[in-house]
Amino acid sequence: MTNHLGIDTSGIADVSWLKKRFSEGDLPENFKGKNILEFSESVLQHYLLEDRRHGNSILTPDNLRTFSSYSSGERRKMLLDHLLKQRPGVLILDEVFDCLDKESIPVYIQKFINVKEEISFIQFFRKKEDRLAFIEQVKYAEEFVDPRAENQLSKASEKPAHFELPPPINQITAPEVLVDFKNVNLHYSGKDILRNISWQVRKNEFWQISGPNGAGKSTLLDMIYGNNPKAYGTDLEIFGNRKGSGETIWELREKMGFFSPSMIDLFTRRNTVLEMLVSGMVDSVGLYQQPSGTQLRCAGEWLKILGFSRLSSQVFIELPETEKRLILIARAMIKHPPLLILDEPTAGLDAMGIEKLVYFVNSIAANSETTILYVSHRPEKELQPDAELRLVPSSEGSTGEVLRFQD
Ligand SMILES: Nc1ncnc2c1ncn2[C@@H]1O[C@H](COP(=O)(O)OP(=O)(O)OP(=O)(O)O)[C@@H](O)[C@H]1O
Repeated sequence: MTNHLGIDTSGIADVSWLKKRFSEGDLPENFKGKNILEFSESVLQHYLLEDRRHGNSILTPDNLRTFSSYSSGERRKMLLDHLLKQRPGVLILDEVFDCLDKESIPVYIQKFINVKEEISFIQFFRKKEDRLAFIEQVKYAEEFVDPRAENQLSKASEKPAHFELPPPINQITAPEVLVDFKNVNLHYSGKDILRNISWQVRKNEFWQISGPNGAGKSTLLDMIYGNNPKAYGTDLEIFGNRKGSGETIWELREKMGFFSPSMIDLFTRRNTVLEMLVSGMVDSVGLYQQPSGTQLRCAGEWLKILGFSRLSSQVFIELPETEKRLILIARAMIKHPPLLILDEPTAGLDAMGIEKLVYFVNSIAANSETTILYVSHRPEKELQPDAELRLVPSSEGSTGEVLRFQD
């Protein structure tokens, strides 16, 4: 009979030490001696890097497109299929359902069931409901701590204090209508992605953008925030100007804050938490400009409302995941931009992390004039958006349905 093991990591801020141990072959006794493959964000990043270096990847079926041009959910499914096909002795699954839409989850559960007699699964999960039902043996990450090693176990911190936002140092002006899509279509080499999207985003609104994997959520955000050349020929106005005319991408970004969990890996310098926050006001991570006393005070206030004053001089990249994300959202928000874009901000967090992050985002919506665009495909129970743009896929591209919620 094949062995399977679940590792419950809920409430533990950082279990990278245990994942590293397992992926290097230091497995529990009854899993030893088998060939191991791993499904995790870091393995995915490895394939993305290879793809960028060499312009192709063994994961792309036809070599017509780069691996990085696929959506985040599509990429995860391609990696999973590739690993399953190799029939390893042990397959480590690290937060396997992150970024998968609700239609894909049962499909992959069935794929795991089909091979469970051949492959031993070791599943790391933060949310109990994510555990694969056939995995009966479950251990807590705490049980693997080596008593000789220090600091392997840091608990995720407690719920933060109530969020009253510090005011902006300078007001940024913007017109009443921030984003205006008028019958926008977008396609990539013969494949229709967006179809007749008409969507108006006004000041002081809170939007959730939803839709299954590949529906076009990130594409839509990229048209607003990014330098996507496809956005230029369309009838899309940002802050009252047609995209591609008037303001440059950098001038537009002055008025926007952006956060996506994949940003975290881009920060490699050993900046302190305070420096990271200040850099949201001086537009430079390296802090080539000296921050003013007012800017330092403002950053200090943001740390205080997050309950993170004690973290001020700690190295940002060494913090637990939830803390990093809260700080980067505060950094995106510190200037009180008219528009704040959050792309799957809770992906990969445990229930406690999600609760904190959602609470922070709700506070930003309630206590500022900033409009929020929030992408996710898991329904976020506690999130309090005013409206939802639902992307509904079809062979001719996704159409947009607008739903407005009453208080
Ligand atoms: N350069 C490209 N060439 C062809 N297709 C592309 C390209 N870039 C993106 N796509 C496709 O556009 C579709 C929309 O991708 P997008 O990343 O916007 O989806 P998404 O809704 O954010 O998905 P997910 O929930 O998986 O993150 C996907 O099917 C993707 O493969």
